[in-house]
Amino acid sequence: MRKPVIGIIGNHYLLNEEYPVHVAGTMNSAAVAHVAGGVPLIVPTDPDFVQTEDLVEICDGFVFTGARPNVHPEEYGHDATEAHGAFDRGRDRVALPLIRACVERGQPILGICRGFQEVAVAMGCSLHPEIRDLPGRDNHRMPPDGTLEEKFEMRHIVTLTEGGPFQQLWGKTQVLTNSLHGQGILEASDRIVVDGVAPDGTPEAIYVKDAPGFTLSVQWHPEWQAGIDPVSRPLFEAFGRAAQLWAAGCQMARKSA
Ligand SMILES: N[C@@H](CCC(=O)NCCCC(=O)O)C(=O)O
Repeated sequence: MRKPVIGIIGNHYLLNEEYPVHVAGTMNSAAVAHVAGGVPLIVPTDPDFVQTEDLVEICDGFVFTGARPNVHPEEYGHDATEAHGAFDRGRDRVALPLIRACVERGQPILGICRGFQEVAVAMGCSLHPEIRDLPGRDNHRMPPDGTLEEKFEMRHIVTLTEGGPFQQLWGKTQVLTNSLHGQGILEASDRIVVDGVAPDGTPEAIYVKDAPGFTLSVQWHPEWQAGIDPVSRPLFEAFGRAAQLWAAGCQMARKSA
């Protein structure tokens, strides 16, 4: 049985502020290869290079990764303001239709931070550009300075819905997570189930209601120390099992064709 091929959604970036590249954090590839048991493939985020109908046939599942640029607010009917910061429209145009196709097909997806926000927007949610400005909310952004360990350190509890898929995955109703985001879900659509929240009420764990496949997505960064963290490891393992099942189903379909 071959390993599942996992598309890792990249980001458009200018190397040395002049050389266009498509990049993805190595931690994502490591978590896919060493914890989920998949073959990581970085997907260039430019709709001129890749199309949904090809990607869903080539990959068995997808990780929608974190990124500093934000989903463009016109994707959820809001006007862009200075608070929305930088955008990556190529990634918007690859990721959002790909998420919708995977949800419909039952193909496994795992959203992380920006990827969590993409899953939410693809399913009809809106975002707030700076949630710490909302009444009663905390600052969820990563520390502006310091080491990677300090930026990814555990920052808050996430309380999970009793009996929900996240609570069943970890066997508890509270987990400790890091936090490196400024945006967050403002209005959840009826397609999204908010299954975990931070102490200030910020949505932190979601899945797509009645979706046939794996759609667990988290606002924090489980790729950080995914091999040893007691919350991250089971999440990537569960995603890997779902992708392996998808790959097996594809192989059986080819054999019976
Ligand atoms: N841009 C979004 C998502 C944040 C995110 O994915 N952070 C990971 C990258 C951290 C960094 O390089 O800033 C938001 O701000 O909510």
